[in-house]
Amino acid sequence: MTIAFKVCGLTRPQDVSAAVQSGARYVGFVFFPKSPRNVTLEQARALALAVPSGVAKVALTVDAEDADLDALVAAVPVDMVQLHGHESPDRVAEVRARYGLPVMKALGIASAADLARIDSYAEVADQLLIDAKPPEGADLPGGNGLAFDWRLLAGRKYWTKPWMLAGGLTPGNVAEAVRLTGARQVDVSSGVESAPGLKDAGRMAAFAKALAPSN
Ligand SMILES: O=C(O)c1ccccc1NCC(=O)[C@H](O)[C@H](O)COP(=O)(O)O
Repeated sequence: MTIAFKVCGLTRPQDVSAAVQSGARYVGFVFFPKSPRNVTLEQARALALAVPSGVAKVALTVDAEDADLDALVAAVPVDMVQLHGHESPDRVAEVRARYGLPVMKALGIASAADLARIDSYAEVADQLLIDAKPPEGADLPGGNGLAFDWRLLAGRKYWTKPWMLAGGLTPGNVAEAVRLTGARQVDVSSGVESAPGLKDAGRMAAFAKALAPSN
């Protein structure tokens, strides 16, 4: 079975090119000023224009206002919006309707109790991103390189929408994460970086190799 993957937090043209070369089906751009992976609209536009068709360009935002999303969508040719803050199901539906773009809602998991709210998002989002919950007081709501206990997903009935597994995935652990959770899509950021915001071509290739069916 082929496992699709997304490389999130790309900031440089050479990283976009290496991500595409490694076989990424999605590339993510972070619009969150506090992040070391933050890109301006101008940077993101240039990066997005270099992405070939067939690879989805995902705009990651955190509790963004309409005005910011309006500017983003007008400037950057994106294929999907990832909502990575505290957006409610109603807000997910609103963003989806306003821009006519598919929306992926990120949901942080730390314990079994966190799984309960996912169903209400599955009703309104196009995809779900099941990520580790950020630690208390963390500067970033995602991209912290932390995994959650994948056994929480083992053997469970999944949601009605496609979903991606995220959080602390690396070339060394992604095969085990997929085996335990049954994920068919995964998302990675820190685990393929040489430093925050700088992707590493070798690590992206190793990540793809770890997901290859023959591996
Ligand atoms: O990556 C960031 O800097 C970031 C900032 C604000 C919100 C979310 C952010 N990243 C979220 C992602 O999509 C990551 O790929 C996902 O959380 C997994 O990250 P990692 O554990 O570093 O692989």
